[in-house]
Amino acid sequence: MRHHWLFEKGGPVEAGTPHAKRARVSPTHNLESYWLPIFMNDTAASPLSVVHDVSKNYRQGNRTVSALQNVGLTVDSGEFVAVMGASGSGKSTLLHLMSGLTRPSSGSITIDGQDLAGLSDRKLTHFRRRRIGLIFQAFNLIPSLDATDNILFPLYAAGITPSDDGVLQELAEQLGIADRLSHRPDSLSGGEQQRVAIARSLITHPAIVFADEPTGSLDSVTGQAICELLRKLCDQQCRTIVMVTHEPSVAAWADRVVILKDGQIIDQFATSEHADPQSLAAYYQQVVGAEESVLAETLP
Ligand SMILES: Nc1ncnc2c1ncn2[C@@H]1O[C@H](COP(=O)(O)OP(=O)(O)OP(=O)(O)O)[C@@H](O)[C@H]1O
Repeated sequence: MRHHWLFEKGGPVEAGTPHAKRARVSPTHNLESYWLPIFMNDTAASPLSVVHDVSKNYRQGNRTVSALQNVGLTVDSGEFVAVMGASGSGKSTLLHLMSGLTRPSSGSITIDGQDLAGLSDRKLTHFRRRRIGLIFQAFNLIPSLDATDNILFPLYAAGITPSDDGVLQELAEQLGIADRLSHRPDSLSGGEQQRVAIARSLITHPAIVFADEPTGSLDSVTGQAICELLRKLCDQQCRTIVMVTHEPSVAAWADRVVILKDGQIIDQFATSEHADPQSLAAYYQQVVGAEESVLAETLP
């Protein structure tokens, strides 16, 4: 289904724009040799994550907040999904549930064939560390560690001894940070810090990567570069990414947009249905009927 979306409009596209995502770039030799085994495992468009009838309630003092109600969502292997919605609509809650950081009040979540409810807290932590990559708005790097140790940190946390420096080096080259590996976060730009965080999210070869507002702390040019990078990870390495964002210009890089409102999915559509991010923004505005001025932010 995803490939159908990518190719249905065809035609030449401008490099470095969301619409360049439909121009599939051939993997470089190095990239191919490093990622091929993973790529081959993940090529089939099969469900990688299934959210079934999930609800989440929080206690706030003596009242209960219903953050999500009966949400269903399937993410295919190799798909890039953007989750949008107004503040408080439940985006982060959905991401936290899908990534096993919190548990649903009801319903089930499966990642890579594993029903998360069937795991004890200890086993869920173990599964999360090995099979799930996380990218945050604030990068969440450890200030006292250089980029190399920040990237390798999930391996240490999962009890895995890094065996091959070449893997780190190649990942760093693909992410454009090969010459920054000895630097600590405070001597890296915001975009470089996020690239280090992306490398960290990939170092365990996770089944799926969740990104919570990955461009939220970056200027728009750097943010678009990070989006382009995430797009390439899907196109060239068949990574599966679920990203929360407020910004239509960021969501436009995904294959599919899911819109949440008041804890429910009210719409989802292929980004290929929209000719450009402005059209996507206008549609989003129409669907959510939001007071927030998304159009004002996006339109020239
Ligand atoms: N830990 C918590 N305890 C109590 N209520 C919570 C908690 N986390 C979220 N909520 C509530 O659940 C609802 C959904 O919150 P959530 O953070 O998922 O929304 P969001 O769409 O990600 O918002 P934003 O874009 O502002 O981050 C909100 O009403 C929020 O106040």
